[in-house]
Formats: sequence, structure tokens, C-alpha cells
Amino acid sequence: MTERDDGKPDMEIAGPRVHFLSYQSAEQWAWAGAVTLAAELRRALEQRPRARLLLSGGSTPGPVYEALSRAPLDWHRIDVALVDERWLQPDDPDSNSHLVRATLLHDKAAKARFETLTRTGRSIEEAVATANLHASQAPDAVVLGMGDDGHTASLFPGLRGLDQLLASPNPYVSVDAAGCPGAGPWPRRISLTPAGLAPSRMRLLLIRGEHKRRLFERAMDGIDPLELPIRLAFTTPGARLRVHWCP
Ligand SMILES: O=C(O)[C@H](O)[C@@H](O)[C@H](O)[C@H](O)COP(=O)(O)O
Repeated sequence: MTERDDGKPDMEIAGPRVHFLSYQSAEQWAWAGAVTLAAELRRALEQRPRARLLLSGGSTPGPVYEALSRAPLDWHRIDVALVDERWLQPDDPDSNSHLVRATLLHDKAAKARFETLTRTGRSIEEAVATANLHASQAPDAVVLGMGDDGHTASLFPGLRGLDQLLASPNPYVSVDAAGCPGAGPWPRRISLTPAGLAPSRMRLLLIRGEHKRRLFERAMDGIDPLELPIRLAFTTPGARLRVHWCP
């Protein structure tokens, strides 16, 4: 990471559940996201032997992960894991683990330990059980995304059994999102739940574009995560949600 600008937002609104920060350019947005995560990880490493970072996939967060890969941190003491994953092989170019490998796990961050959610020869039930074991260590930071339909992690509006998944005591669940357009061609997934998000010391939502800004504002006008699952990011008890937005 090199010093390019001060990473200051051009506008911010700090409420009790959400701290919304708006950046003018994609470059400032990426830089600010990386600085925020690096600061949280540094703080965690000062207090504990290892730090834990959970990451989302999708098309949005790559530039933040690229910037973070250059952060001077004790990466060999950092565990990187996923918020959610499509039921694909971990090296599939459409998997979230492929995105994390390609954008974060090089440069300084190459020394991090990476836990994929899928592994060749493992059933989805075994994969979820392993994820739930690893989740006994509370995350220091969770990076969330939001789809155009208001989903977060792999919890989609209209998902069959969504109410039970939202109430699950387990940090990870398997998901069958057949019939949910937001899941694209990957209906089988593993997802973090509110129970998995709650213990995180920090939550960061990365979004871009006018549509997502308006959608997030609409989400903040209500509290029902069945209608817009992104609401779980600020209705789940625990850390205040930090949102970084740019056009
Ligand atoms: O596997 C996934 O699909 C992601 O982890 C997902 O939860 C993502 O964060 C949102 O879909 C936003 O995706 P975009 O950034 O592409 O809109």
C-alpha cells in the first residue's frame, strides 16, 4: 500500500447502527477500505496471537483486496476465510476463493493462511461442519457485499427456508437458492449466518453505484431481513456496520 491520498470520505453519516462513508473516486474507496481493514487487523494482532478476516466475493471488492495485499502486516498470523462460497471447486474461476487468491493472497498477504469453504471430495455437509469448527475463533473483521436484489452473503430474498437460516445458531449453513435470480448459475452455496456475523469485532459493507446506494437507503427504512437480507448486517446485534460507497 502506498500513500496516495488521505482516504477521507467526501460525506459521512454516523448513526447508531450504521456509519455510512461516501468516497468520490473508486481509487479513494479502495484505499480507504484497505486502510480500515489493515488498521483492524493490526489492532487484533496487538492483542492476540492470530487475527481472522472473513471476505465476500462478487464483482465489487477486488480493488480493496488488491490494495490490502500490500499492507505491511504480520500476515503469517492472519487467517483469511470466506463469508460465503458457491458450491464449486476452490480453483474454479467463478468461486469466491479464486477471487481472494487472485486479488489478495499475493505480495505481502501471500503469507496469510487461507481457509477455503470447499475442498475436492468433500460433501457440502462436511464442508459446512468444518466451517463451523473454524468459526469458533471470532472474526476480527467481516467484509460484506450486497447484490442488486438486496442479498448479502448467500442469503437471498425469497430463499426457501430463509427464516430458519436467519435464526440458525450455527455460523455457517448450506443454501439451496434454486429460483432466486440473484444466485445466478450457482444455487448451491455455503453462507455465513447472523450467528456467524454477530461476534465479529468489525463489519464492513463495500458497495458501489447509484442503484446500490438507493437500495441500501431503502433497506435502512425497515428492519425485516426476509424482505431485504442486507438488513441483517445492521440488525444483528454486535458491531456497528461501516459502509463504504463510491459511484
Ligand atoms: O458469492 C457471492 O455472490 C458473493 O459473495 C455475494 O454475496 C456478493 O457479495 C454479492 O452478490 C455482491 O456481488 P457484486 O459485488 O457482484 O454485486
